[in-house]
Amino acid sequence: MANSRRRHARVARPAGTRHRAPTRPAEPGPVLELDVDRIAHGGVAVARHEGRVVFVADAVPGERVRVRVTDAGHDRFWRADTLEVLDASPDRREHVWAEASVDRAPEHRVGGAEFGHIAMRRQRELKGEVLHDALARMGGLEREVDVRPVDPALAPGVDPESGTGWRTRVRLHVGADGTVGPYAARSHRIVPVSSLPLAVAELEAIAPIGADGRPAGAGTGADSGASAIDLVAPSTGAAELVVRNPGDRRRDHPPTIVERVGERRFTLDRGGFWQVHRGAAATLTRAVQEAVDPDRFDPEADNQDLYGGVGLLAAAIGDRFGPSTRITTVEADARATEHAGANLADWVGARAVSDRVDRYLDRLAGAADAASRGLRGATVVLDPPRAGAGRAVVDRLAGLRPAQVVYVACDPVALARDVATFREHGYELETLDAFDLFPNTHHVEAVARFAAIV
Ligand SMILES: C[S@@+](CC[C@H](N)C(=O)[O-])C[C@H]1O[C@@H](n2cnc3c(N)ncnc32)[C@H](O)[C@@H]1O
Repeated sequence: MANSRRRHARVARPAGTRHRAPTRPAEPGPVLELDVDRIAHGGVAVARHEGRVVFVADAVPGERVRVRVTDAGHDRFWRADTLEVLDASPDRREHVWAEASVDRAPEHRVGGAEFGHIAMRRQRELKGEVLHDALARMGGLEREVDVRPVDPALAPGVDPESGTGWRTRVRLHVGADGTVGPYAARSHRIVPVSSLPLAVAELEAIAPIGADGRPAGAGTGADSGASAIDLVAPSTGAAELVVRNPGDRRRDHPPTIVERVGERRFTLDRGGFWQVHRGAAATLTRAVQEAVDPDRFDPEADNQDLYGGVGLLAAAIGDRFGPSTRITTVEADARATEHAGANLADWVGARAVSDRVDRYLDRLAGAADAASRGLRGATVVLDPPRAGAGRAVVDRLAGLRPAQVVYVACDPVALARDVATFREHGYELETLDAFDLFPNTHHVEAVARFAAIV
């Protein structure tokens, strides 16, 4: 290890040019020098100190770093911030967002770009390692996972080399003193910024940030009691800036936008859910189409798109298997369901239902009788929020015995936990693909296929 560290230091930067951060004032935790050996879920690296695990922010596996402990409140692990990189990994690079760099004091580092100091290839390897470890630990499976970059043809304007220019949604927070910016890492402290490198160019252009990080642009709401500013860049139409006030109520008819994926158009509320990376919707459309096993697909079965949003993945299935395919898209948000119904209206076999997935599956189970096939023979697309589907949903779904489930997951640990539950029900993980839909962050998107083997 000592040799490899020395080699890293030589390759990474000339002698005497260490990354330095100003010492953090009045922090309670001790300062330690640690060797970091691997990455953990959540984008932090893992080191050990006197037998205890220390989760270290802003380090790269293989490095020796000086850290300050920020949270010593747990018996089994501590948390720490990197203050100085003593022996740099060859995978360390200049941070893509200067305001998130280890050169700044930890409390002034902006959040949301916790891998921005790591070479792109290595970021993807680390995400693959996290998926592999989660599946091994919680899912009982050994799988090597190759995390793929977004195909540049699906994401015009995004820079694949630096992993910048991809975010089509950004929330900036507004402080009581008018400060505008993202939150600092792991906190609700607002950090003024002079750039938003992860955002698409249209959003950087309208963002109310000044060259000195102070609010810029009249009428942004930064001086009028606003609590947040949302920046939205749909794939059709102009980018928009939306000021949020603390008392804002949800409107009956909020403004809508139109997103385009290939030849298809999807209308949704301007503040509604849509995949954030410029190329994500097209990437997932293709990935879901490829993940479905055509030999197990029955267009007449009661196919499902659960957690369907405005119908993106139901459309992916319809476009692959034809407009007479039957599919029901199920979504808890009534407005999104309304849009899904309209977005899929040209397709006779599609319907949109507004319900919670667990309740909907209970109703299906209740209705299944000798005259109904239930979900037998069906293909189910499952795209839950970050927490995953969870046992309650997987138990119900597997009990209805669909032929195959294509699971779109944005959290490796939630996926691994649900893998274990599917396996208890006799469903095996057949295929697993992963995509770097969140470059320069620790997040990764996976698309898995399960099929009933017993
Ligand atoms: C990750 S998004 C996926 C949306 C859609 N598949 C897409 O790719 O655009 C998850 C969706 O699940 C919805 N949702 C969250 N909890 C739900 C629940 N318990 N039942 C049904 N839908 C839910 C959210 O409103 C959101 O639209």
